[in-house]
Amino acid sequence: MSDLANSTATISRESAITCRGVGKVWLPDTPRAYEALRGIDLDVKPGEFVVLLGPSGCGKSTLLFLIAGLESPTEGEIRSFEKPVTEPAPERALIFQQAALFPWLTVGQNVAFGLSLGGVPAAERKQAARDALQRVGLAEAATKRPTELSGGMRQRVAVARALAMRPKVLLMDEPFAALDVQTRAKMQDFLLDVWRDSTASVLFVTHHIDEAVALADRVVVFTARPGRIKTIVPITLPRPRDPFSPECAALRIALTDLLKAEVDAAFAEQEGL
Ligand SMILES: Nc1ncnc2c1ncn2[C@@H]1O[C@H](COP(=O)(O)OP(=O)(O)OP(=O)(O)O)[C@@H](O)[C@H]1O
Repeated sequence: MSDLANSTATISRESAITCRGVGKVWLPDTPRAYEALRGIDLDVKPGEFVVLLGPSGCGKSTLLFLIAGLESPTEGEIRSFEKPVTEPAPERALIFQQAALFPWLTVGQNVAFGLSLGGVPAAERKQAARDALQRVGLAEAATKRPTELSGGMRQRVAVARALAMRPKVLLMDEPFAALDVQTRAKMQDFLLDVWRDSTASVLFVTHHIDEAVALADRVVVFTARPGRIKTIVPITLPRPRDPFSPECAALRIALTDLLKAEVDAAFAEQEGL
């Protein structure tokens, strides 16, 4: 593990998310027990943009689920702003690859849905939904149904739904993976704008090295399963980043080298299953 990764092992009072010795075994104490994650130490600062990069099956989504509070670690501890994470909370919003909107509700109702679960009064919900849709540039779409929108627009609605909850941490699991290359690039710019206007931290899972270089303050590179932190690469280039610049090219090469051995190991294991 790099010095940078090691340096995160001390408790920081500033952390939006703190993981200490986090491990996850799926189906423990059964013949199908499966160790997905081991010994994860990670601090995410308020307002920081952290990308999780690693081979398929190394436990990136598992880590997001644990941080979201949808699953519990089998080892270690996760804290959010010093409080142990024991269940989902509006301050930690999860956004998936597929927008998972309710087709029978309008866009505005979808965005307001989470607030209704929280008991927010109707007028306040409507206003919060309007504000959130404005922020993602879809104010005009409030009365449409999700089926009337493109894939990129649906993902913006999913982001608006998360923003309406005023999260302190946005957990994004390959949110743009299903989109075409041009739409993905637009969505990355859009996300950076939204993130700049909020004070939220972002944890963003991707397979795409170019996406990591475009977005991250730090890239957390995982090993093959069981996922451990191999190294953490800080990116200090100002945004927007020119993907054709020598600096971005050098980062892509470095990250490709770091990932290569892990991807080979993951493939070898999957072939042996
Ligand atoms: N609910 C579950 N029950 C049992 N095993 C699971 C469960 N969820 C994930 N796993 C296993 O844990 C391992 C890690 O999965 P995870 O989805 O976290 O990896 P990932 O790095 O996000 O993969 P990918 O990049 O392919 O999406 C996989 O082998 C997967 O089969």
